[in-house]
Amino acid sequence: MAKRAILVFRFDYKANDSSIRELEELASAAGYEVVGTLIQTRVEDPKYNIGRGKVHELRDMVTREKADKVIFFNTLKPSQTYNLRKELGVDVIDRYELILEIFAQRAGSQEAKLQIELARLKREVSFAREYINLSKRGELHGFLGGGKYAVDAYYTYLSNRIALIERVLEKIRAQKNARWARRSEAGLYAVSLVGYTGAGKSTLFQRMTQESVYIDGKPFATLSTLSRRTKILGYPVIVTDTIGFIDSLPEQLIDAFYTTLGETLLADVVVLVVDVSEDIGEIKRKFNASISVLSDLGVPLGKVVIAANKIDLMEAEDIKRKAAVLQASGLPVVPVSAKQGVGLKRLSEVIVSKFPDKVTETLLIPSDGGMLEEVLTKCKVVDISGTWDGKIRLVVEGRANIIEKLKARYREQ
Ligand SMILES: Nc1nc2c(ncn2[C@@H]2O[C@H](COP(=O)(O)OP(=O)(O)OP(=O)(O)O)[C@@H](O)[C@H]2O)c(=O)[nH]1
Ligand SMILES: [Mg+2]
Repeated sequence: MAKRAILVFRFDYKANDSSIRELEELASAAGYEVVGTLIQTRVEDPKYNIGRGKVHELRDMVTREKADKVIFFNTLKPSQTYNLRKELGVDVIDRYELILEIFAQRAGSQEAKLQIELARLKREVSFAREYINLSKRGELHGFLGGGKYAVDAYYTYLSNRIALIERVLEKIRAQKNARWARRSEAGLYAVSLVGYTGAGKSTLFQRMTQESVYIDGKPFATLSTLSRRTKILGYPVIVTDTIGFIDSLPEQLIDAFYTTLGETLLADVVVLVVDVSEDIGEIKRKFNASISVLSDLGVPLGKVVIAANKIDLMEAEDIKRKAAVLQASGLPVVPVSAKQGVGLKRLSEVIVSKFPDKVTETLLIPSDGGMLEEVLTKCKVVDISGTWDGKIRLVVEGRANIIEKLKARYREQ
């Protein structure tokens, strides 16, 4: 049976509907049934985050609705969590921990599991720092037994464990990077699919690679990057599916997860998938959040193509209007339906038009010895014909450095 949760929002000025909707989606993605929502507009109360009067209201709601858990939209200090748990008699978590719960439920790869542990530990460290400060000021009020020495020992343990995990992750990433380098050595162009969670990246990835991947309607279906070889309009490419973006992701999570997006930097073309079936306000909010992640990662906007996805759910007029909104960013926009395979040819053309260092060359190769196969895996063959002396003449297109190497071996004499 689903656990029953109450959501709590404290806004400094005024309530924000999309924050409310997003926390609801996250809670249901983590498997909670939302049985109540409490909203307050006020400045932060140091002891409970929300005001004391609201805490009483919340306690009554917990009893009435038989809730198992209270989930705060706001980031809670450890002392606030402690005070709230004591006051409410049920578990209290915040948005950060909720996201970690989802990640933990979905982590398949060793890399994702380690990233989650790293994010947990980093948060624990910031808590341990607060404990240390409180204990120095003599304000611990018993919410961590054992006192200052225990906290110090714990802090040391955390630091060592973090260092260990970072080393292991470093190794895993070095292997991934080496694999990546080998592939680009082989002449493959790299295309990364990025975008807000739920935009349809994995669905598009599946379309482009014929590879079945985990897809569902809930946030963070994909947690670690996945790369596959395929061809786009004849060009050999490596396509990468990535973790979804989300608004105001806590810093420690960015550290732990967005490093997996590092490969995006190496990509030749970045396809930003946007769900345009939503209303314009949401489209803009998620688009801006995505652009800001890309610029944090250092991805040049010149590499970016927008795939305006889910047009199968929309009227023609609506598609035009929303495409125009995205076009205002100056980036190329291609309307698509990843689900139904609409618009993919146009998308492919725009992607290919952005491939750097593209050259065309004529090669003359012997018709035996498997050379044709090698050439086919490294570049696009535009034209093929035989010669009077039994060789094969190929007109090829591909990355300059690769073509140069092939040319040195198979130049038309
Ligand atoms: N109608 C419609 N639904 C789509 C389309 N593309 C994806 N979806 C649906 O949108 C939901 C999310 O799709 P995913 O491909 O998992 O999205 P994602 O961007 O990989 O999501 P994360 O991995 O969570 O970041 C699923 O329910 C898909 O079936 C589309 O073109 N049309
Ligand atoms: Mg996905």
